[in-house]
Amino acid sequence: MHATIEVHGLRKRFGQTVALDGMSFTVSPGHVTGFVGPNGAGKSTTMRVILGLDAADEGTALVGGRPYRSLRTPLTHVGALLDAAALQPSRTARNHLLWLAHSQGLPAGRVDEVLEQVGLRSAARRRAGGFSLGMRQRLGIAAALLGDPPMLMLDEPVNGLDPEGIVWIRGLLRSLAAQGRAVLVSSHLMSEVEDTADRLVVVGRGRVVADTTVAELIAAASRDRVRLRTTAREHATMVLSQAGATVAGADRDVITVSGLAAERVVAALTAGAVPFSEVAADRVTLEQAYMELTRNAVEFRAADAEAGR
Ligand SMILES: Nc1ncnc2c1ncn2[C@@H]1O[C@H](COP(=O)(O)OP(=O)(O)OP(=O)(O)O)[C@@H](O)[C@H]1O
Repeated sequence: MHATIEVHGLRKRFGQTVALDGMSFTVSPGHVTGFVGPNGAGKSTTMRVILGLDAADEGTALVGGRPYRSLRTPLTHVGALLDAAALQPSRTARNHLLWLAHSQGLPAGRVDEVLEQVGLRSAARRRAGGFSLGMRQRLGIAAALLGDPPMLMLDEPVNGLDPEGIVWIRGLLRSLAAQGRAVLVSSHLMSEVEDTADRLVVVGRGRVVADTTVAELIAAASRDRVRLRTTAREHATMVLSQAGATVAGADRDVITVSGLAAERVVAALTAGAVPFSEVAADRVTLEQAYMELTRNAVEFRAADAEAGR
């Protein structure tokens, strides 16, 4: 079975709300794919559709080439963490996992292995109802790992983890991908996935707005933006505008030029005899690139909220 998650043309409405509006992407084996977008962008709904928990109005979702619902032992194909609070509070952590293992024909020994792997061995016989959010996340991850699946989907797994837990989960996700698994991890914060994910699927308003790598996203956002220092700001602005660039003032004698490659900026200023120094490509941060990409989605929601919709 090939370990690829494929989503194609998913559409889903909840009443008047369009949750998915043509969502399409692929999660490949051997990579951590970050699934990022603002609140309400459709990340959880997409994961629920992939797992057969919600039905899409249109489109297809396949895991290893098959619909999730057709799998006889799904935990051995896809491990998922959706809602860490969804467990039986009176059960101990170990019994929760034993019950899951039993339902999939998995040996009890596997339960102890995953409890060890997520750092819950000493809490194995405690009731899950008394667990902190971070411990529940670890238990949810243990459940996802139980069937040793080639595909993993984790919805906001960093939620509730302390700094040590965050470092731990980043290492875990990277090692799972290095073993050849396909790993999809969602967050509404770019900062939570940028150090872990090598691929990014950025979503807004129910569809993909960028399917890229971290490096490509930064490069695309900073393309043709140049910062330079000049003592003749007005003259520089006039010359560069005539050459087709858009000029913005950054500081007293620093300007940001967009829409013109750096060589052409230099050529235009030289031809116009404008004094300048310190020409540099303006590197945006990943967070800025992400904000830029998803701005429309956020504005849309803010406008909706103001209109009382
Ligand atoms: N069961 C439901 N009933 C009604 N609307 C829903 C339901 N589930 C999701 N929605 C709506 O669908 C849209 C997409 O929600 P979804 O939870 O998939 O987004 P998300 O990207 O996971 O956001 P978050 O980061 O807040 O979890 C939102 O407008 C949400 O309110």
